[in-house]
Amino acid sequence: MTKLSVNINKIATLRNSRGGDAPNVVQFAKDAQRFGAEGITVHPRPDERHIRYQDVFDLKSEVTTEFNIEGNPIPKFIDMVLEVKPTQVTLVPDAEDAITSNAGWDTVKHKDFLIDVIKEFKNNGIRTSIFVDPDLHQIEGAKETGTDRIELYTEAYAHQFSLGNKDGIKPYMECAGLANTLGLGINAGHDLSLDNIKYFKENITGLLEVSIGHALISESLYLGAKNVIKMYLDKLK
Ligand SMILES: CC(=O)[C@@H](O)[C@H](O)COP(=O)(O)O
Ligand SMILES: NCC(=O)COP(=O)(O)O
Repeated sequence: MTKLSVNINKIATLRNSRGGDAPNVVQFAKDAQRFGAEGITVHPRPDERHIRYQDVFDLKSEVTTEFNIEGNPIPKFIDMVLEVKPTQVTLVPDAEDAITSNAGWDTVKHKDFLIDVIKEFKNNGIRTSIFVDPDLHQIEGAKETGTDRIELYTEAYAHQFSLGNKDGIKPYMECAGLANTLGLGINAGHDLSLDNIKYFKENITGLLEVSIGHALISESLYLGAKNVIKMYLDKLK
């Protein structure tokens, strides 16, 4: 079974554009769960341009499904995750000025750093996942860090799919095969959408969770969040 975790960053982006509290991020998370979302994902960035650290604290008691906090493990982020104690932390190597995530970890180069950070989270009962490109060396490196899961960075797949090239799935299938052999859990995310999710799910064995934000919120403008979440759940069956 593949769980749908709804990334609510874009709800915060919309709220912040006006300076008030509409739409309310906590209310949207509650409604998304009521509509069937099996997890809520947030990705606070250092500039807090969308989800703010305070939002993450406010969401703590309202997320009754799986709470997934993503981000670059700078000291402030580590402290916040240890205090909130979500179900899962996903480590993403974001540059401070990145518009959105644009690369996975170099798990070989940063092995020692990742081992230390992952150990701390796991000692506190928080499941770990690390964001990686679909590259076999990076999957092998991820195994060495002690992480529970990887999150496959799906931007390249989504781009190729939009061009009509279904072979873009191949590196992901190979990486998933290796991850399954190594005993690493598999998550995926970035630019997944109603168009491309079904083919991804059908071809990736052992896909545990997808986190979807930008497309899901965009699609909801036309179809409504309740309908869209149901459509994703149907495609992930
Ligand atoms: C790791 C990942 O792919 C997502 O968290 C994505 O980067 C969303 O972040 P933004 O909402 O800042 O684009
Ligand atoms: N981890 C990926 C995520 O949370 C959502 O990414 P996107 O759907 O906003 O591209």
